[in-house]
Amino acid sequence: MSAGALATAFGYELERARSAEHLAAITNVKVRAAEKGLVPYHSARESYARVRELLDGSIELRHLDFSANRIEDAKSATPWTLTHNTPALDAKLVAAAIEVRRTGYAIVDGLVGEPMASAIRHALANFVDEDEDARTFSKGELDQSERRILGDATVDKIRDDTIAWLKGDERDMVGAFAQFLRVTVLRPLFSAFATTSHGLSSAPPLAPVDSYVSNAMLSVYAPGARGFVSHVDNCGPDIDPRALSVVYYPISSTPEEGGAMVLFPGHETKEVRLTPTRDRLVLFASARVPHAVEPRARDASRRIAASFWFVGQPLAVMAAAET
Ligand SMILES: O=C(O)CCC(=O)C(=O)O
Ligand SMILES: [Fe+2]
Repeated sequence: MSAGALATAFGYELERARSAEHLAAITNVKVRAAEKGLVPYHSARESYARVRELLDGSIELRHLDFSANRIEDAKSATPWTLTHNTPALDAKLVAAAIEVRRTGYAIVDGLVGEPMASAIRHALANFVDEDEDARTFSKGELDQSERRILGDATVDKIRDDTIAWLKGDERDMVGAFAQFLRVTVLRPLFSAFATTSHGLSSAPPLAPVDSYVSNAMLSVYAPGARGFVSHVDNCGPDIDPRALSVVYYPISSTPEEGGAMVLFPGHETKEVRLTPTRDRLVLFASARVPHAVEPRARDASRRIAASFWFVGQPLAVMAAAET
């Protein structure tokens, strides 16, 4: 049974609980299942919080301690702790949202910090080792719709990665990492973009956490890969709801290894070259910032990145409005 189906089954049971004891018991089993990676952590956390409020101390629930301080090494980092919002993480993301509003893009270094970053790097690298040749990975494709290519339009429209879509129920830390991108990263961004929004519409620019059905994309560029031609992620407001692109890099590269992502936040006037850097998150307005991946050197290691797209209204950017 998939994690999603199991979470639905728990929801069904919780709705029909006949007594407070029953409610507590189901909640405890659901939390246990989440700790084992069987149901999405965020779903278990939400029901835990709601049930605890309902019971109001009348029955003790399983004791939970999300304290990030207790994670001392990569081994003690669990999927459950990865998907926990901390004030430090939220502060970095709120600052990034303000920066995206100002310039169109933002860079967050040391996103989750050690040892969590190690745990993610190991999990993603193992996943790629085991599954890169399997059916989960396929060749990345350019969108069918016309992309706004910068520079010489006669240059080959290249995209040379292999990709896997992460659903959130993959074993180990991989599924939790997808949930982390989709839910934990969105929570502070959602409020930050809603409060920094000065548009005419009163609707928050990003869709809320529970509206995401799309998945995180894991992409791998092999040594010698030719990169990804400059493009804009959002192919047009009528057909593409993507508002904010986020890319996480689990592994660092040297500049000589190639594979930098180049952002063009001012289109032809500004170029930002970003070498993949461990535990770095790059965020940019999907409809406004063209970007490319440069070719990877033949003697380089493979390049791994994970992308997620938050949907919503096209984000207004102060700097872009001036150009
Ligand atoms: O991997 C990266 O750095 C960016 C990838 C990208 O632009 C995309 O997949 O749309
Ligand atoms: Fe892109």
